[in-house]
Amino acid sequence: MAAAARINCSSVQNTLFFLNPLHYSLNSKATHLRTRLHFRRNIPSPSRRAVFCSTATTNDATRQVNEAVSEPFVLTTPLYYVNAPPHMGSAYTTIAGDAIARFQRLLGKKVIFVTGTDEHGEKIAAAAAAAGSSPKEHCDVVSQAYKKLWKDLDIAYDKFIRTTDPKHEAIVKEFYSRVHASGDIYRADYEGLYCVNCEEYKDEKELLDNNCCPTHLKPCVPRKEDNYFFALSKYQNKLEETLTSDFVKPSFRLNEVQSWIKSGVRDFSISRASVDWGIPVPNDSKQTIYVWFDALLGYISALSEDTEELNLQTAVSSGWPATLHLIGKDILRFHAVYWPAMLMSAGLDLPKMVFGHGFLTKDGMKMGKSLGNTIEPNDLVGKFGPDAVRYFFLREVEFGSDGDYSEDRFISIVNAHLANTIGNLLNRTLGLLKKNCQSTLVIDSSIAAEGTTFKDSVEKLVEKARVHYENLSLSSACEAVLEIGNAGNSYMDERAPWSLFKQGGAAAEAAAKDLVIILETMRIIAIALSPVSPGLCWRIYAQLGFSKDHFDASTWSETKWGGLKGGQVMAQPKPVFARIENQTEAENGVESAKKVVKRKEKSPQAQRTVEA
Ligand SMILES: Nc1ncnc2c1ncn2[C@@H]1O[C@H](COP(=O)(O)OP(=O)(O)OP(=O)(O)O)[C@@H](O)[C@H]1O
Repeated sequence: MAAAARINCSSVQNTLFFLNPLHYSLNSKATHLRTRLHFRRNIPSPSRRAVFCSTATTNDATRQVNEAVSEPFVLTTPLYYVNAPPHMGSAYTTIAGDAIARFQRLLGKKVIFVTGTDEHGEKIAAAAAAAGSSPKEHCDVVSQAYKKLWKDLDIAYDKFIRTTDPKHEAIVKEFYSRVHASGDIYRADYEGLYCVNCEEYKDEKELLDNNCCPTHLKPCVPRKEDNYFFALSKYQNKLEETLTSDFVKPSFRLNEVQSWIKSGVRDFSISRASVDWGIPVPNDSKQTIYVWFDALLGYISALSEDTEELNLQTAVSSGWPATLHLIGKDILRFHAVYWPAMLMSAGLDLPKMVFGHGFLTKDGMKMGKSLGNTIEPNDLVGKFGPDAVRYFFLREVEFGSDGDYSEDRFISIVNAHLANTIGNLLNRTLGLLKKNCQSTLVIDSSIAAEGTTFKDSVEKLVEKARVHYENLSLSSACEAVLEIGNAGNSYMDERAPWSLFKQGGAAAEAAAKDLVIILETMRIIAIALSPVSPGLCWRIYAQLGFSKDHFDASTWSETKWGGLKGGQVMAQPKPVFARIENQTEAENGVESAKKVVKRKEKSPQAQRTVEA
């Protein structure tokens, strides 16, 4: 390998990180991608009513897959490798998937949200041995840790597949036999450099010094094996035809995939002679099926119902093809190249879209289990709660790009957006309503807003949020909802209902209407933000006097203005999101309090801090 093509492992840590290098030949430098960071309801599907009519533009990323309302929206996260417990990176994909799933349920779609754990392979066997347990015991423990984290993060998945489930094994074997029958599996010797952490043979020219894997910064080891191969090269032309801008998102990742394919795809080995912890190859018990060939099939085996006859056909008829595979960009090649070719070989439909999001990074490097540079999600959830964690990562990291975590930034964002813009607006409005109207709405919100342009502005912002959700622009969707909150705060400040109440008579009547308008705005925010922070949104809904059943059955169509009716009794004001104090703020607390009092004397805006 030319020295110029080599990159020093340690210098890369602070400067660049790379996509997993390709197994087959490609121009690695041209395809390496580094996007700099700019910083930045467990509801069963059938309970939602199919009442939403999509008016999405032709650019909407999911429009084509939303057209047939009767088709389920099948969304998958990667099946996470149980070599170690989950970290914030694994949580990130799952939170994003959950927000998309919740949004689709709000639209009235039947959603099948699939997640799970990938449990076979050399790395798992090694991790189990290091922990002094059997592979199965190890997988049981780590898989459980994923389930627990998803519960703590309010992840409402529909299917959780473990690749050690017997039903999965049966489906993998049947699929393997189909591919074999298509003439796409042959036996050959293979010699190359293997990254155990990627569970993948590497092309030497993509490696760093000392044959280091650029993702895991550990040397790859020479391996020689007699393996079964999948004839990927047969699918070169079909892959070129298939991989369009509808299939791979964001669009810049499509370019990456297309350039891999144009550089020529090579057959890859789909069995291991040296790995015991795996599904045996049919008719050759000396080899196990390659962990990636096995794991990708989890997306199909997850769909099979326990009550059904167990085979590939019944699993496929339960929802395949997937509407959307949500993955990190590290595993794009497996999903956008290997997987479609495997499905073509088995005569099955391809998923409709693969979305490769960016990395959460720490000091510029991908956060990962193998590198051990992870943020512990359980700590974050324990400290700040699921709503804040979900909101921060979806709002702060543009979906598709990379993002770094900083606690100061976290606290400042969730305090400003969730505690102040949303929580404080609700709390002070309910406080005024309690003081002046016995916590009861005086009029329907539709009548209260007659003759104002405010309602139209809110409806426009809601529509903006919807389009962003449809396009998987989750950060922009959060931003549009926050704009509704900002509009509500401005309305409150301009109208100053607290002083209108003091004037009495017609002014007080107008103030009572203003409160209805703000509370209607809060109701709309609670639906529009519920895919992102469902717990917080339920607390808002509860404060508005609604039941949990009502909240759980709500649909996107209810973001239309006019849901609150005169006579509805609101709950007692109670903060829905507790402001997080960080150390610096605590130290400056006395000073800040003094400033707030001074501002109150000067500006009408300051009223909002103290009025409620
Ligand atoms: N730093 C990260 N940022 C965003 N997503 C991540 C990150 N790390 C993992 N993921 C998610 O998990 C998937 C990979 O799952 P895996 O179980 O292999 O985790 P990993 O921590 O990357 O493992 P390893 O470090 O051993 O390669 C990614 O495709 C992505 O969906």
